[in-house]
Amino acid sequence: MATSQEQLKQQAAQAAFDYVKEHFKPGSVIGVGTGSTVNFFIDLLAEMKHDIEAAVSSSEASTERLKSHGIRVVDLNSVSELPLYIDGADEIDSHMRMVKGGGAALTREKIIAAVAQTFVCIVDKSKQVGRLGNFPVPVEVIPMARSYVGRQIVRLGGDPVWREGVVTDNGNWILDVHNFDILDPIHLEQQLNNIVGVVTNGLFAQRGADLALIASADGIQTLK
Ligand SMILES: O=C(CO)[C@H](O)[C@H](O)COP(=O)(O)O
Repeated sequence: MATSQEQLKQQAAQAAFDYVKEHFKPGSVIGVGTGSTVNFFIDLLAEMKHDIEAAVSSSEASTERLKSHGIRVVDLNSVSELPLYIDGADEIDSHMRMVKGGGAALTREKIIAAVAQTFVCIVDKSKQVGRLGNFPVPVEVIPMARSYVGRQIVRLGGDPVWREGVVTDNGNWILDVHNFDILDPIHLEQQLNNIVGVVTNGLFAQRGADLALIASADGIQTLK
């Protein structure tokens, strides 16, 4: 019987949990991302709640789920060191550069990724790509700048679509940018960041993952 995407997400989460059990320093804080793959990971992490000092979380949804398992969630400002961050992605390439933000949590995800010493990305095989950009690149914008940012994105060659009705945890809006021809993800990430009114964009190229655990029907593939 074919392995479903949900089963693969669960297997990626299990691989991350095994990694955490092996590498986590008891008493330290762990970074936890957002999404359905991470939700499986959070449910497993509950087993280790007595070893974990606390978690920092990239969204209100993950915070709620962590707390429901009795895992303490703290403000990133109270944390001076974050050895490990576990999160999913919408696309990942062979250099471990990613598109993220399908769940609208990109800004907090990028902040936690910047602080973390090791970023472990957990995905199922469908997220692995040769070149980033098939999944639309999310861009978080200050609401009053939406139209302006959209026009600037068109000049960069993208087709922005407002994710209408979605408000991020930071009170902002999302433009999903289709049809970017992404030859140089770092350059595009910088160009998007340079547009006034952009809070963050979902290209994680300057700071990619350090390790990727990719679940397929053949087992877990590890990229370092
Ligand atoms: O970036 C994200 C949320 O902003 C998620 O990591 C990404 O969307 C993957 O989600 P899922 O595990 O549900 O496929």
